[in-house]
Amino acid sequence: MTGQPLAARIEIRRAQFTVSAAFEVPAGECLAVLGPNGAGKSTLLGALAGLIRPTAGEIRLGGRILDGRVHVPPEQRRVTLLEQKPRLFPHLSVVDNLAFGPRAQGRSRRQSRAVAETWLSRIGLSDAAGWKPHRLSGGQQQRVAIARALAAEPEVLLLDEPFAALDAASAPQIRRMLSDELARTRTTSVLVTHELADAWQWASRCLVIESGRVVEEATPAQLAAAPTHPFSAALAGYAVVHGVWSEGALVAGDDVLPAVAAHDLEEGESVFGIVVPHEVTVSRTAGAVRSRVRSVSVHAGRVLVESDGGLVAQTPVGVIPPGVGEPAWFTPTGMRVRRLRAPSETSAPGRGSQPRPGAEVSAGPASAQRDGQQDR
Ligand SMILES: Nc1ncnc2c1ncn2[C@@H]1O[C@H](COP(=O)(O)OP(=O)(O)OP(=O)(O)O)[C@@H](O)[C@H]1O
Repeated sequence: MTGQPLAARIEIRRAQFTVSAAFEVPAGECLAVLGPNGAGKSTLLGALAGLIRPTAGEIRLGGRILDGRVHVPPEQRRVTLLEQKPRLFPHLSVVDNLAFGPRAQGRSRRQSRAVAETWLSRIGLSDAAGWKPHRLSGGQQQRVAIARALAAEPEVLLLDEPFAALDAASAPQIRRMLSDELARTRTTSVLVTHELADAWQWASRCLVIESGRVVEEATPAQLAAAPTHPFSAALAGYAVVHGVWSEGALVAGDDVLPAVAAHDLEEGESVFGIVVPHEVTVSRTAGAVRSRVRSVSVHAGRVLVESDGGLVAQTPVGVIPPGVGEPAWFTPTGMRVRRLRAPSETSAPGRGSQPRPGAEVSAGPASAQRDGQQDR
């Protein structure tokens, strides 16, 4: 089964909360949706699945309109939602769970059973065909849930943190299985995740959402190399410092941090700075920011020292770092600073114009606007 291109420009209004987003996912590719808790990620997936009706705008799948002038109900969309919990039908056997999708699509009982058995063998659970789901482990249940989702041959698979409830032992195997199957079936997918590493492994593009708005759209590599939003920067492992731009430095409270502006900034503007540990030095005697050591840790042979203010320094090999609770000076040497944009002036595609019911989805990917907007 080959997936279809998915395009959406929608607004979903809920009690005291509105999600608006516009994006396109080419056929067979994956879009990662990232954002803090409560940002609206699941709401967006719910709309794509047809469970929540958008208040305005349009969702298109291939040549079909799913929402806009019409509302296609969930069971007729060929869009499947896979959540953290497997949600298998408890009263059906494992093989009948897998046969459910093909059967619902009108395949004969025998054909559906054959599809189900092929999937069972693919996920290594042929011996459990007649079992009820409760006899399976959590990881096995999630494997069946993935197989059940794909056995229905969806044109789009929506993945809402599908690995979050898995234990460390079964997660890598299930990630690999899902990744292999999505590639094999060329299914278009949308993955909600909190991990940039997942986005990097799966997705060709990322949408970062905060408070119901798209604040950044980029490839995983762009997000890691040059994030334009504090949340994206934190996801990518940068220390993020908020402050104002003054006389060529980032001023955060009483601290004046040496920094380089990533684009033109005005005096007194609200900004955020990003820096990685190897661009921060720590000293007992002198530096830019006096703080206290919150934690000391070792990652891949590198000693990382975190300040109370959130700066993380990497100490040179052979140097004994200040201990936890001790005062120390932290100096960022490679801090890059960007303007802090209000949510209303973010790179959300379509900003400035509210989507109308039945409005056309724009032809060009929202990402085309990225380079022009990020350095305003
Ligand atoms: N059924 C509902 N009715 C009204 N508001 C809701 C409903 N469900 C969620 N919300 C609100 O919508 C907002 C977005 O919730 P949503 O679950 O989409 O966020 P999320 O980004 O998926 O969060 P998380 O990462 O915690 O799962 C929240 O403020 C939430 O309180």
